[in-house]
Amino acid sequence: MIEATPLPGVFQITPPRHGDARGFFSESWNAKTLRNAGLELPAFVQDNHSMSVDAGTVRGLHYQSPPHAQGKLVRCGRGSIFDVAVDVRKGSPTYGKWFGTELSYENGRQLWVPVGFLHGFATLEPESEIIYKCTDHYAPECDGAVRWDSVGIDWPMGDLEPILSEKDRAAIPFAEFETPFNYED
Ligand SMILES: Cc1cn([C@H]2C[C@H](O)[C@@H](COP(=O)(O)OP(=O)(O)O[C@H]3O[C@H](C)C(=O)[C@H](O)[C@H]3O)O2)c(=O)[nH]c1=O
Repeated sequence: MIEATPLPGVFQITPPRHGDARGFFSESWNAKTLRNAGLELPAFVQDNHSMSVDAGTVRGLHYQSPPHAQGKLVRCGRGSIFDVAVDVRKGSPTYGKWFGTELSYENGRQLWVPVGFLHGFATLEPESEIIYKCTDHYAPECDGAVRWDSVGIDWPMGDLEPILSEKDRAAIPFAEFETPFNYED
C-alpha cells in the first residue's frame, strides 16, 4: 500500500480496490488508513483536477513558494501519466534528485509530493486526467516553474512531441533556480 522512494519523504501509495461484477470500489484517500500504516499527511484544503487532450502534454515543473507552499497527493483518474517529484530543499542530501513513476487508471497508484519538491508530469495517453489533493490553496503570486527538461529527468516520451503551456515554455532552467525551501523546515 505505501512504498518509500529514493527521495526521503516522497511515497507511492496504492489503495486497495474492492472488485465485484460491477467493477471496483476504492477509498482513494483515508487519513486514518494512512496514519495506521505509518504515514501522517498534512491536512488537505484543495482538490485539483486537470485533463490533457494529447499524449505528450507536459505540465511542470511547478511549485508554490512559502507562505503558500503545497504538498500534493496525486492520482490518475483516466489514462496514464509519468509523474515526477524533484527535491529542491536547500541542504538536502538528495537536492536536485528526481523520482518518477507511472500513475494510471489501471494501476491506481498515487504519489505523495511534499512541500519542498517540484512537481510535474507528462501524459502517456490521450485524454489523461489527474486528480490531486493540495495542502494549501492556489496562490498565483507564489506560483513558480522550472523548465521540465533542465533537471535531467528521463521522461518516457518516446517520439512524442512535448506540448507545453506558455508559462512552462518560458520557465527558467534548473541551473538558474533559487529555491525558497530549506531542508530543515
Ligand atoms: C494550479 C491552479 C491553476 N488555476 C488556474 C490558472 C489558469 O487559469 C488555469 C491553468 O493553470 P496552470 O496552467 O498553472 O495549470 P497547470 O499547468 O496544470 O499547473 C499545475 O500543474 C502542476 C503539475 C502542478 O503540480 C500544479 O498544481 C499546477 O502548477 O487554472 C486555478 O484556478 N487554481 C489552481 O490551483
